[in-house]
Amino acid sequence: MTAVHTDRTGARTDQAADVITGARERIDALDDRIIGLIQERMAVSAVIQDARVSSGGRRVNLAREMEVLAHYRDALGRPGTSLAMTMLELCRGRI
Ligand SMILES: C=C(O[C@@H]1C=C(C(=O)O)C=C[C@H]1O)C(=O)O
Repeated sequence: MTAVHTDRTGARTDQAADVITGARERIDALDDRIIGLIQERMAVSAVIQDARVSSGGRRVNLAREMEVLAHYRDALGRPGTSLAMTMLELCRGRI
């Protein structure tokens, strides 16, 4: 690869391109696992919501959602809150 060439990785050397390609494969595998875990979480959350609604309760429980948001914020900082809000929307729909 010449000094000015950039491929899909944006790297300027073959060595950097190899590092990036390998690391991207790991990221793709991690994303597959994360998506699988989110889908599993959605299914478990649905069990809880269905049980509550069937019992005459409400689908959403805001006190519990505050705990979930705090858990993510404590672990990941402020962006963790945004991530948790998106995940809650995936699990119980929009409110
Ligand atoms: C799963 C629940 O029901 C809803 C979904 C939640 C979730 O996906 O984490 C949290 C609170 C509720 O709004 C629960 O009450 O635990």
